[in-house]
Amino acid sequence: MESPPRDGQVSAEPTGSNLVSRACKLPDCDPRAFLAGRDAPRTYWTSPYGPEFAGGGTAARVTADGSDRFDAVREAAEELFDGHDFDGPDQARPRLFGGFSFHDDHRPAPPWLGFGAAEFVLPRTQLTRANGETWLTVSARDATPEAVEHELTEVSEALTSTDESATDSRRDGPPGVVATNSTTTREEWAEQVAAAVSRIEAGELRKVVLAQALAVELADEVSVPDALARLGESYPDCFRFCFEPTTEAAFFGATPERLATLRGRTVETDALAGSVGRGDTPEEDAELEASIENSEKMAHEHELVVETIREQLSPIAGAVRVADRRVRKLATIQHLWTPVEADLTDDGHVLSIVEALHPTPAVGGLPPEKALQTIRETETFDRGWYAAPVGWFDAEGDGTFAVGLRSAVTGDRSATLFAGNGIVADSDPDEEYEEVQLKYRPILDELEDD
Ligand SMILES: C=C(O[C@@H]1C=C(C(=O)O)C=C[C@H]1O)C(=O)O
Repeated sequence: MESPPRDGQVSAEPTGSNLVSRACKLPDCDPRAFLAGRDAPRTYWTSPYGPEFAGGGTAARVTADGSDRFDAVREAAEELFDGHDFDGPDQARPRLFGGFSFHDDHRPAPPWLGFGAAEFVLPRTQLTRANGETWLTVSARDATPEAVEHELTEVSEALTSTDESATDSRRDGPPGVVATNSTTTREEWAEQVAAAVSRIEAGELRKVVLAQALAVELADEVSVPDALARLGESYPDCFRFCFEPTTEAAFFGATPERLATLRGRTVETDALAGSVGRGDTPEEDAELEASIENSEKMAHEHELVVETIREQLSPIAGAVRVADRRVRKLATIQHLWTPVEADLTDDGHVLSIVEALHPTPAVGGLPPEKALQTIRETETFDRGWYAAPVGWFDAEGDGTFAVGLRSAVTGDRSATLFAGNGIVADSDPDEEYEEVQLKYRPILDELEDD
């Protein structure tokens, strides 16, 4: 049953469901080798707290655009999962993996070829590592249960054969950087920050997050599976992701910021704003930590995020629990961090929470509309999926989304990196510039030769 296309959006392939999924347990299988052995479309997702997924191929695809894109994806997914024939354990259930663009009127153009305003894939083969077990799930909409079971046996045999596991040991190093080209010079940045501060002083704005992009020419192509594996070693506390809808481009990164997890009726989210570097010695590191803990400017910038999240959740949640503010230390940067939890008053869908929260003032600003307008008028590049929701959800509407930061979109021998910082009334352009450069580090370190 095809649902009629609605204004400004396309509800793609899933129209009526004959989705069949089967799962089997595997001996441990390295997701890096699983990905390395496949062509696009490929998907990777892991949270520091829970399952790790790698996906190859497409059993179903859901896309949408326009301001109604969150609802459109949810409705198309409900249709897809309606009558879903799945035989396997809960942890191996198939999910839709993907994300949204930062702005809702996004159109895919280089470097964002293949990345629509909302783009999700239910992988043909999904590898799930959870609770010390590895599962393989095969899904199809064009095959009988017997054919899916047959494919499952074939893929699992190939994955456990010596040939495929032998690729485990072959790892590519960083591709090497030939040249970098920033969208924004230090002088241009100073002008942009000064203009934003004037708007804040005029009372039009309270905070805006301005970003830059860095185009990087590479000596070779990036092996994204290898880069993700290395990021896992340097940033074990981050959400790592890769979405590669076509061979044209892959968006990948290691972000510290959870946008929303929904499990049953419990929502978890993060307020993460306020940044400083790491020290070279424990003493210097402690000094830097104290500098953000005691800074009034950082506290203000951070509290705007906490208060907005509380307001955004209160219409749908009975209780919003805001934990004490703390400092989150990553390998190259430290942030002020306040974890937030809420209980929904009714059954909900993670996409509704994502829609309510995106963009938080950690990546947009306040008031939201004025901040978005300032971002559009100021930035000279396309944010694409940078700073936007990326993650997964399931048939029940449970799932996890993170904010697509510390990230790059890559294709051929090039990569475009993105990084931004919150601007408030007493922002110093030079300090803000340095913080932005720190936020390129996680990805730049994975691209540069040692
Ligand atoms: C915008 C970015 O980071 C966001 C902005 C922060 C800040 O202004 O201090 C801190 C963490 C993130 O919420 C980025 O990494 O590009």
